[in-house]
Amino acid sequence: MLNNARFRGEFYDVREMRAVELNSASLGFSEELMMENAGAWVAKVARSKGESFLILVGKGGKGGDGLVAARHLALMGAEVMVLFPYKECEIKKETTKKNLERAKMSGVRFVKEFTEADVIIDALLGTGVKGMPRSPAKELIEQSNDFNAFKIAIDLPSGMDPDTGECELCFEADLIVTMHAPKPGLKNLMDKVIVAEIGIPKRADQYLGPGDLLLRPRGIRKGSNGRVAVIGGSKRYQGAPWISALAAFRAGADLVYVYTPTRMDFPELIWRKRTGTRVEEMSLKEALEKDRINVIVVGPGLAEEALEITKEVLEYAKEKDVSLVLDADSLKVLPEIGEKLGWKAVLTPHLGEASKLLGRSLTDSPKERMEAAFDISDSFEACVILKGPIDVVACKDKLVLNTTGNEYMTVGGTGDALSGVVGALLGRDEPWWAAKATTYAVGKSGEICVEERGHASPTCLIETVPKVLHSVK
Ligand SMILES: NC(=O)C1=CN([C@@H]2O[C@H](COP(=O)(O)OP(=O)(O)OC[C@H]3O[C@@H](n4cnc5c(N)ncnc54)[C@H](OP(=O)(O)O)[C@@H]3O)[C@@H](O)[C@H]2O)[C@H](O)CC1
Ligand SMILES: [K+]
Repeated sequence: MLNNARFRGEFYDVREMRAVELNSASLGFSEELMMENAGAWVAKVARSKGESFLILVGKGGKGGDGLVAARHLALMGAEVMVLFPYKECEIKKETTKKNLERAKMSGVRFVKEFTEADVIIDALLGTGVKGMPRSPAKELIEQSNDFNAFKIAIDLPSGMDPDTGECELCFEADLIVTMHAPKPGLKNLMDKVIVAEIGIPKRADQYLGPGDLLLRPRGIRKGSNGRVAVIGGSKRYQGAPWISALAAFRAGADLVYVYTPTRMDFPELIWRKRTGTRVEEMSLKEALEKDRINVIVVGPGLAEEALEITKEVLEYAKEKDVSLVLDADSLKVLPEIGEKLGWKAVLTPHLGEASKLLGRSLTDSPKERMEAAFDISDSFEACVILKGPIDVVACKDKLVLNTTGNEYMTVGGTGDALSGVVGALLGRDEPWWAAKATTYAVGKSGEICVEERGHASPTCLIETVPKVLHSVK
């Protein structure tokens, strides 16, 4: 699995692409640099296809790529015409504006209507497209499709939905030069696709960064951001589920229930006294149903009751549309239950728990840890946060590493806080994004806590995570 896997998977949807762009920007790689590379690539590929070029330019980033390509093609001695059917003041992107000015200084001819050429380059609608092409892009796509020329699309054919490939009216490309990684919509067109490296550093793909905090916006209805139940605690370990629950609440869950034997006073949280698998006067399943729980965090501090409770939770999850976080003691009993989790769960093992999950010993070597994370994800059909000095997040064919955090986060309760945050984020997003954002944010919070207070206690993490989650929109 590890050998042929790409970090973050083979195809990048619009959100993943945006995450990687933001991560690059945070590493000092500007959009202007990427756009220059993108356009230069297109020009190089296009140059051999003809002597005259008509470039259809939109007002977004893809239009910018087209303008760079126009400039380079003109400098290479080709006859270049640009059709920009908008007003200059409609351009929102600074980099696209700059490249319009630069194209004007580079021997490019600006035309007012569709003009004959050997090659048509589509620089109209890219990953910023919303819905069916509207005028004037619509007419230009239609005219191109009726015209006999060699047709090149930048990034993806205009009109296509980048994530689904849906296409009522699309630019009919002979060749597609896609930026950095193919988009899911191109899956069935891969024989026409060239992937252009536009200068995004490997680190932006391989490691989590601020772009991985691009969660779905919060829902406006109460409950749409998660009704979380934390099931944990025992006579011996009373605090763990409360830390997890408080973390879930502060990370944005709408309602958080704690099903645990011992009460602690947190007015934000709702306590349900649990004795074994009984919750107040109900069975566990009845309680979950009654509280209309849609995310379950199970494991923290469960001790000897873990097997029975985890079994019941998994049974419940099979019947109902709930997301799961399995942590601590629930991870220890998972191999014995031997259940696949159907891609709606996040597992949060450290190395020791990972080794138990796989039934083999593991060392700290990065390669082995990446393999282990993939293997756990495969065998349990779940996303995995393998915690450690370098965390590994793996989910089906996707994997990414994380270096945020520090040695102060070895204190008790750190893992409980993390599982609670995952729970909260599962309330509003899919496991891959919940796992990525949590891993980055909890580590980053640890760094901020040590900087500001000299420690990274769970309480400090719980206070700081919301701020980090908020830092990117
Ligand atoms: N991936 C990278 O690292 C880089 C990619 N680049 C290129 O940039 C585009 C994405 O740029 P973006 O500005 O986000 O989006 P578009 O170029 O697709 O432009 C969107 C504009 O089109 C308008 N729009 C949206 N939907 C429609 C529609 N259905 N019909 C007509 N017009 C539409 C929209 O205008 P609004 O006023 O409606 O908001 C936008 O102005 C990416 O695909 C790459 O090609 C860069 O090179 C940087 C690096
Ligand atoms: K870490």
